[in-house]
Amino acid sequence: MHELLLICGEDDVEIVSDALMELDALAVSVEDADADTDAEKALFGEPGMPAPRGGWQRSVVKALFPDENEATECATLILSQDWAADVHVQAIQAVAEQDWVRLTQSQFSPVEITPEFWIVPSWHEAPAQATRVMRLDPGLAFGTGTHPTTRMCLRWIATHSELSPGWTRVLDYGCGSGILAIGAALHGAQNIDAVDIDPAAITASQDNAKANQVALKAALPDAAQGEYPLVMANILATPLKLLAPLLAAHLAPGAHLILAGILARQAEELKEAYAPWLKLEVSDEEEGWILMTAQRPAA
Ligand SMILES: C[S@@+](CC[C@H](N)C(=O)[O-])C[C@H]1O[C@@H](n2cnc3c(N)ncnc32)[C@H](O)[C@@H]1O
Repeated sequence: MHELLLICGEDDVEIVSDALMELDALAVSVEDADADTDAEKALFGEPGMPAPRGGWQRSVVKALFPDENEATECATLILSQDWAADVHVQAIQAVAEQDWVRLTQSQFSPVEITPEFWIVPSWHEAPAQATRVMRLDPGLAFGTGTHPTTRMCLRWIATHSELSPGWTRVLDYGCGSGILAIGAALHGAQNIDAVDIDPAAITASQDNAKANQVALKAALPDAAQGEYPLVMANILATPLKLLAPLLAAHLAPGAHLILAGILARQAEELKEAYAPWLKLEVSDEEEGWILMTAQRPAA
């Protein structure tokens, strides 16, 4: 693979990027051309706030091509455009496979769950205000913290951490990447069973737990045994309805049940499905998804 590096001003970034994609670049990314120099200026503002400006004063637009010829032809074509007077070629260079990975990684940013609790890819610095950090990289199994259903479950854990001394056993049913199990562990839960029907999820959960230096047992669903003070399942409404007797049977007296993967319009169906055991309530909502929770009465 070869990479074409073009330098351009803030006003040209968009047109250059679009042109590179039109000319069949495999990927296009934009970086600060003045990074690590005295001229470097921060682009990002406070977390959650819009960037103060749309682009850097001088950007380097990087485009990936299968070989050197294609990169060179593309550079010639771009420089011949009437709008490209201020665009310059910085380099055309071979890229190692590793750089391609880094390019993909740059698409994933830290995810805020609460102002103190963040999900941060391993290649990112944790935000300064984060006092609890889960290290998680996008992998084959679902659950990187970017989906509203996952975020709502994690937010519930983080905002109920005063209950964590009671989380002496936890069941994460449909664990995916293990994100909810690890989130519970980081908030003090112990003896965590993370189960999933997908073997890739079991491996991912084990790897992610190790990376976060927390203990959990990841296995197929049969490994869920007995009663738990906290049961979490972020699957989808239909399997959650079918699983109602099973999940209810795993609740210890006084236990909390946390369900996600449910659309706002499905709330009533879920309430009905769990009514023989529990009174489910909607306790959070994000982008049309709801979090439903219930507590089994103490014995
Ligand atoms: C939406 S993902 C959630 C992953 C993670 N818990 C999260 O919150 O991001 C649902 C996971 O449930 C698993 N799953 C689906 N049906 C299941 C079932 N009947 N029993 C156990 N796991 C199931 C899927 O393989 C998938 O990993």
